[in-house]
Amino acid sequence: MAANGSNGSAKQPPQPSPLRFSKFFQSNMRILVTGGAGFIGSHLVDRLMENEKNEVIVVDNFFTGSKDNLRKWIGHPRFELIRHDVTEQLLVEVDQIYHLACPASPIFYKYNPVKTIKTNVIGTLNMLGLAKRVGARILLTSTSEVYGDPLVHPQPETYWGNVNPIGVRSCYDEGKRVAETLMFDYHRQHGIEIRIARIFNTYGPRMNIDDGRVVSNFIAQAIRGEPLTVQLPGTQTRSFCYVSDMVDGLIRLMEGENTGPINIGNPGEFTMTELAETVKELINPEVEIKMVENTPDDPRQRKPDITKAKELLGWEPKVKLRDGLPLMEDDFRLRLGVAKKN
Ligand SMILES: NC(=O)c1ccc[n+]([C@@H]2O[C@H](COP(=O)([O-])OP(=O)(O)OC[C@H]3O[C@@H](n4cnc5c(N)ncnc54)[C@H](O)[C@@H]3O)[C@@H](O)[C@H]2O)c1
Ligand SMILES: O=C(O)[C@H]1O[C@H](OP(=O)(O)OP(=O)(O)OC[C@H]2O[C@@H](n3ccc(=O)[nH]c3=O)[C@H](O)[C@@H]2O)[C@H](O)[C@@H](O)[C@@H]1O
Repeated sequence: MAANGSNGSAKQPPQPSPLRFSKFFQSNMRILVTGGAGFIGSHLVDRLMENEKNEVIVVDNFFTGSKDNLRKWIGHPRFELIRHDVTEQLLVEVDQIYHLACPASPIFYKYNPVKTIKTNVIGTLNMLGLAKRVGARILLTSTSEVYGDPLVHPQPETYWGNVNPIGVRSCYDEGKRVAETLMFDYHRQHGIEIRIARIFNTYGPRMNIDDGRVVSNFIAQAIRGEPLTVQLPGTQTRSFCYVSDMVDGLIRLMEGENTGPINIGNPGEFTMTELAETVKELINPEVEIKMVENTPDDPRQRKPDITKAKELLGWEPKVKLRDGLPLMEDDFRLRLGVAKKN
């Protein structure tokens, strides 16, 4: 039974399929990744597929993800891709579920807020129902946005947050908070083995080029020679984690004995003006930095307290922002067809 302080489960987990313990299935972990065609999901799939004992099933509705992110695995005998919306019931036989399906960029999650809520609430309910039926362990990718516009800095997992329940970001923030609640209720009521990661801003190759998130925006703008759009006031902070570190943290959480929630993020904190200056210096010193209007309820500061991840998972990020940005630049240049000037 996973360790979890005061929130311990009342029940033993449901029995997994007897086949999991048979000779054949011991050498084959069947892993479902929802949202596996997206940015973090596709990197997670790459890492899971490296282990020859894993069979990976991705379900995705391709709202923000793409088959292209998974092209090297399509047709592989240990890989399966299903077009499916997690708001609908799913019947598959699996041992682990990484539940990532949900648009992550504010532009996309605000595009159809009711659908975003349904994805977080009904989608998580469906995946928990699946976990219960087949006795699978399930990991939810929650978010630092559960802390809202935090009044405690940096944010530890014990902080309950400062979230606007009726704002334009609420479909995502409150949706993820309900998803966390559902995870713990299924854990206490039905003994489901749960894991919750609170992910802080993550960046890296394969982010959508016109995604709207700040790192992808600035890199695409710098490569195209367009002004870097810093949203006012520019003093708001974020802490950016490179995607390979994130995937490492998620797998450690899944494989470990703790339910979480556990913050996974890089504590290096930057203002948006500092980020723009860094991108300008590294990618295109000629580009202009332009201040533009912001959107409502933008959190003013964000930095993870990762004490728990260090102690319980033996995890901390390795890639510094200045090392991660050039890796992302290479991928964006390739996709935009703009070579680096010598
Ligand atoms: N990237 C970050 O900085 C960050 C930070 C905090 C939390 N997260 C969480 O991590 C997860 C992955 O984020 P990402 O950055 O890879 O985003 P992404 O948008 O690239 O990936 C999300 C994937 O989910 C799919 N999807 C969306 N709604 C779906 C539905 N109803 N049914 C099936 N598939 C659906 C999308 O098509 C996409 O492939 C999300 O749950 C997000 O909330 C990400
Ligand atoms: O890490 C998290 O928990 C959350 O972080 C992001 O949400 P946000 O931090 O608002 O992400 P961005 O849209 O990248 O914005 C970051 C900051 O950059 C600013 N920004 C954004 C875009 C831009 O062109 N310029 C700019 O200055 C925004 O005002 C904001 O202050 C993600 O997109 C969420 O999915 C995720 O859950």
